[in-house]
Amino acid sequence: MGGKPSHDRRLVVAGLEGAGKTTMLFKLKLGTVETRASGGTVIETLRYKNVTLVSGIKKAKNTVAVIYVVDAAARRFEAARHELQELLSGEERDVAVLVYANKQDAADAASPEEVTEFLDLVRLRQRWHVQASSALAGDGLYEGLDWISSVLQHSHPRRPPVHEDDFSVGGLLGVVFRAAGLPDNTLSLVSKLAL
Ligand SMILES: Nc1nc2c(ncn2[C@@H]2O[C@H](COP(=O)(O)OP(=O)(O)OP(=O)(O)O)[C@@H](O)[C@H]2O)c(=O)[nH]1
Ligand SMILES: [Mg+2]
Repeated sequence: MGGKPSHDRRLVVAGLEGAGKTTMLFKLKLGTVETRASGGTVIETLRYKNVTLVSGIKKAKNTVAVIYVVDAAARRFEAARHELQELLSGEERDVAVLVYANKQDAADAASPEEVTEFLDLVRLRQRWHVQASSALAGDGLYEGLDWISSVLQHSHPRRPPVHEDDFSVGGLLGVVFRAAGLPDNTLSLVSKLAL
């Protein structure tokens, strides 16, 4: 449906097959998830106003943040480490890297600390954060976005300051979107949709 506007801000959602990307996008309930095939891969986009979460692409170009979903129970950490390094290779020094240590509801899931170690995150040049999550249950997803929102706030100092009201689930998403360049009246709309 039409081309993307040039001010569109993307958050790339990546992770190995089965990590939980699709489950996460649908759980966020911000809008409609569009699915399309592109060169053998499935691209899913969750668009809200001019912010788009894109899953299924292999490069982090033109993104404000990378959301990297890890299946903490599958223990394919070596492959995940390589994929994340590849994704971040190039000049993407400014992107914020949020790692979801997903499937924490599974009995044998690695802890966020273990995921940090196995993915060798301390070697990244980018800012990173690990969030425990269960995309299936919806746990930890908004907490992760909270971290991204605070990073985007600091990298956009000319944006308006955060109000105390923003620290609700819907409000935090509003902060993400506002920091990503959305108009102010988006906040109430996002709050309604997210709750
Ligand atoms: N127990 C548990 N299962 C999960 C969780 N998140 C996703 N799953 C399951 O893991 C499987 C794969 O999830 P998807 O969301 O399809 O994974 P994906 O990253 O989109 O996978 P691809 O599209 O193949 O790359 C599904 O059976 C999900 O129900 C979670 O937090 N806990
Ligand atoms: Mg998927």
